Amino acid sequence: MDKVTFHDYAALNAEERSAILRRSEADLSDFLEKSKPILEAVRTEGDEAVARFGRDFDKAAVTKDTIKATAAEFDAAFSMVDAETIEAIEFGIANIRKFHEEQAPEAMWLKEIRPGAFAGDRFTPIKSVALYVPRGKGSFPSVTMMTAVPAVVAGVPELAIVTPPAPDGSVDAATLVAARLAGVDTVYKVGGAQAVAAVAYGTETIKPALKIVGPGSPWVVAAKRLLSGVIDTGLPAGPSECIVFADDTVNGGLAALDLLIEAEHGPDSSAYLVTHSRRVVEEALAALPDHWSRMTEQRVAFSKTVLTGRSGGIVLTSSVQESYDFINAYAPEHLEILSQDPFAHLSHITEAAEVLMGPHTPVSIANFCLGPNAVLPTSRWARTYGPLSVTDFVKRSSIGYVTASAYPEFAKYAHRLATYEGFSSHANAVSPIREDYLKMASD
Ligand SMILES: NC(=O)c1ccc[n+]([C@@H]2O[C@H](COP(=O)([O-])OP(=O)(O)OC[C@H]3O[C@@H](n4cnc5c(N)ncnc54)[C@H](O)[C@@H]3O)[C@@H](O)[C@H]2O)c1
Ligand SMILES: N[C@H](CO)Cc1c[nH]c[nH+]1
Ligand SMILES: [Zn+2]
Repeated sequence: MDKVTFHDYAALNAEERSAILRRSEADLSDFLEKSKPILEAVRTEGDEAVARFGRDFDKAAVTKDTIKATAAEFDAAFSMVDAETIEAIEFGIANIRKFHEEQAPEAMWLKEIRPGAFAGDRFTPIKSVALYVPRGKGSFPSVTMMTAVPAVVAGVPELAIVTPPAPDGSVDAATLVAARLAGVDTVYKVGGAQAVAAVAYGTETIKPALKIVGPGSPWVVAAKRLLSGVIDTGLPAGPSECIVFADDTVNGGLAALDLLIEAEHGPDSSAYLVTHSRRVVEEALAALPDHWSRMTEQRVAFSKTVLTGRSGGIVLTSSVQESYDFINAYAPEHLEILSQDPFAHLSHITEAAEVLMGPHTPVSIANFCLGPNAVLPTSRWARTYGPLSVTDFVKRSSIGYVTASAYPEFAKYAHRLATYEGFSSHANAVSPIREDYLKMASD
């Protein structure tokens, strides 16, 4: 059997421990270098470059005139996707919408900070956002749902999906179905670095957007990084990753089953089983061949690359506390807590973008249809970013309102601080000069 990477955590030195934390995204230098001319070509040549890169990188029959999916293509998609898949998309959208409606902030709040002085926040939709839906090592109607639903709940008026075309020049049919059912009717057939450039700069066909969200391959991650001064690139979401944490109350075969979920995304994914139970490790190793025998050849190859390489495998700790410490240091995108009592572990884990509780909540359910967003920060960004949410599609303005009765006290203190900081106009604006003008207005 292929040798699954195994770490006896207590025996590792500091350097070996930090090597396990490393993700494939850590070194993007090659992608950054190769993306630069792609971005520049899209900026200067527009649609011409978009179509050319579609032919070069996606081997797709796309021309300048077919970059935008037509209404007829949307209609046709509904007859191409089977009824059960459409029903699953509807089920997912309903749950994702419910979750994000609950999450949406109040349009405005205003509180009396001092008698007669009010302050709060107002949230308004971002005017235009592009949604990146990957298509390379899979097609992703689920990413369409996860990006489109919160954007629609937030009320973004201009939404467009960018997604790589298939060799026949088509958009994945289920992606079109999910887009329309979620409320997005603009889809451009462009992927990779060129998609990020197209929505950052705009082309003859593609409208520029203020922000782009959505996960992608290192090409997408690299382009976002290079264009972060031109377009808001949102939370960093690269190759999928997961920790399956198991205590000694579950079967290791179940842990192995779930370990393969995110390990099968691609050779650049990361996936670890973390446990302090040697029994769980032995059961997991024994179960893997059986699980592999039920997977497609491509997914077996991807997951074997991950689990036998440097970004996946098994971490055996010496205690449950050591498992918590490793998980918090790793800061995974997805974390499963496989335990009969998952809530006993929850408070010990603070650095994970998504925590899925107990043996009935595998990553697959959350990836597709539970409700919380499955577009999540990768590469340890869970230490500062959260999942994609409605708040990614709105911006916040502060609102302040000082009444005449509250003004004198605020003016006194503002004047003092303005004087200290050396800003004479700031001070004048809250001096008796203002009161003279206010009197004139009311005379
Ligand atoms: N973090 C999340 O929330 C999340 C969710 C879903 C998927 N993902 C991840 O997103 C990624 C999707 O990757 P993917 O490859 O399937 O789709 P993708 O659409 O991100 O990348 C494919 C595109 O990359 C470009 N490309 C490929 N080879 C190229 C080359 N040699 N030169 C220039 N450009 C090239 C092409 O334009 C192609 O269309 C996976 O790593 C998956 O794990 C992450
Ligand atoms: N695992 C991805 C997020 O990291 C989401 C997804 C969609 N389809 C399959 N998986
Ligand atoms: Zn997944």
